[in-house]
Amino acid sequence: MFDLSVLASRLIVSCQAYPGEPLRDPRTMAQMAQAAVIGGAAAVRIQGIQDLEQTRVAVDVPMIGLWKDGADGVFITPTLEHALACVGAGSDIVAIDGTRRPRPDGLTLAETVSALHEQPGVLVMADCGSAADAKAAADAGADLIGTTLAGYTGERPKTDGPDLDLIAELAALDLGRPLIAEGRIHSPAQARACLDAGAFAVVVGTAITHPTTITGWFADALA
Ligand SMILES: CC(=O)N[C@H](C=O)[C@@H](O)[C@H](O)[C@H](O)COP(=O)(O)O
Repeated sequence: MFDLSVLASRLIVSCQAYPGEPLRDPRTMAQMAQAAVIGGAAAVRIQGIQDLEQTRVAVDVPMIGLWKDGADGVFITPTLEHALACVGAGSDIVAIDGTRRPRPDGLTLAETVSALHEQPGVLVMADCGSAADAKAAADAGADLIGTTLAGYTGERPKTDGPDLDLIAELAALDLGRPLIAEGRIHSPAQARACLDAGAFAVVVGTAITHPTTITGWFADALA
């Protein structure tokens, strides 16, 4: 198991392409991860088993793995089976849905986390949508708490940028686990603001690795 302190105050880059998109290719995402590491990413967050396998051999930094199945409800690594597949593909940390919603395999979050902890060296990141989720995920034994799903589960507003209020609230709760800011962090200043609000580390995806969206921002500004 790597020492989580290597991620303190650092940038984690999420490299994901969505179904049907031109960059959706495991080799392309592995190359994106390599490019992010050269730029200073301390870790990468990677979706899908093939992407994980190819990225594992391409970069040396810690890898947060997830497997999205669907796009509604509980879809981020929804079952223990999905999570174990992410472990098998080389994830150091497995990111799983960390909300209080029922999981499709009927396991509780605590049962899922403890089954994953039976795997040597594996850490679990709970992707949460609210402070109530984060508290429950800490109680369930998650090793890292992420704000990934804030604005996507109906419990928090979908802020334009990161949900800094939630980050500050979670930091004040002092859950005893690293707090990972994730979701709609679109500029270096916003990333810095997440650390200033109390986050331990910051995940940026779209603003670094999703050129179609970034292009749209520029195109819209010119329209
Ligand atoms: C809600 C959801 O499905 N989030 C996903 C989680 O892995 C990804 O689609 C996001 O890109 C990732 O969280 C990083 O966030 P952003 O791309 O906003 O920097």
